[in-house]
Amino acid sequence: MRKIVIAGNWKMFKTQAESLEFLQGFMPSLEQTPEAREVVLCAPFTALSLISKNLHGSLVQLGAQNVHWEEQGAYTGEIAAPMLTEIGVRYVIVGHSERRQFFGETDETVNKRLKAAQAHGLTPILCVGETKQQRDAGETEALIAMQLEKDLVGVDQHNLVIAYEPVWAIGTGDTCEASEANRVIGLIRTQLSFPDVPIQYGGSVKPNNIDEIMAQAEIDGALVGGASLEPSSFARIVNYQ
Ligand SMILES: O=C[C@H](O)COP(=O)(O)O
Repeated sequence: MRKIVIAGNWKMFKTQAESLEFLQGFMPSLEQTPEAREVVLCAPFTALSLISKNLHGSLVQLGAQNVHWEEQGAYTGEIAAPMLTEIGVRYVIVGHSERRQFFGETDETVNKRLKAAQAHGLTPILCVGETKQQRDAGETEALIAMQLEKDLVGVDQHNLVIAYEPVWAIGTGDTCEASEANRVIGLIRTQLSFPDVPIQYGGSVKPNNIDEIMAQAEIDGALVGGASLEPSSFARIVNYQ
């Protein structure tokens, strides 16, 4: 059976004080969460250590939003895998469209980050997905196939989560139809050598659409941006029906 992974991606939001406030509101709601559901908080680097100390053995796993492929070195502004694992980080988002769009992330650097993460025991959440322009041009399937082909060279698919995030649905409220997300995720699965890789949907996941999204046969979780910032909203999502 495939694992269910619901991850919150806080992006560049929340100070340490705001992170603690979130935990106070959010943690009690986990009493209703089935143990088989993996809940991940991908917080900014500055909040990770503090969150780690305040998880108190809960089932919540800690995630980062980027990782460099070298163990150390002169790479100003980057973060190394041992720095993350030392403070209890288990997951790391790699290749988010915001990294690809604003910070020059390429499939080649994505591939290096994935392999480095795995080499240090981190589980990468690889993001793939098409822009509006690519979708309108009928290029969705080919684009995703190419991303997967390049990103996954030499990557161990037994320690991997994939997030299908149509770029046009991110932060726009313009959610991809659940059935369409299910179709694309099904196609992604056909390209994998290990079919049980959990594949999430991401892009305007909200309390009012999570039930329909998670009812789809191919969808194994969600990567949640805006709606993961507020405790009751993220609680509703992780406790989907
Ligand atoms: O990583 C999360 C995605 O970019 C989705 O963000 P969103 O839920 O705010 O649309």
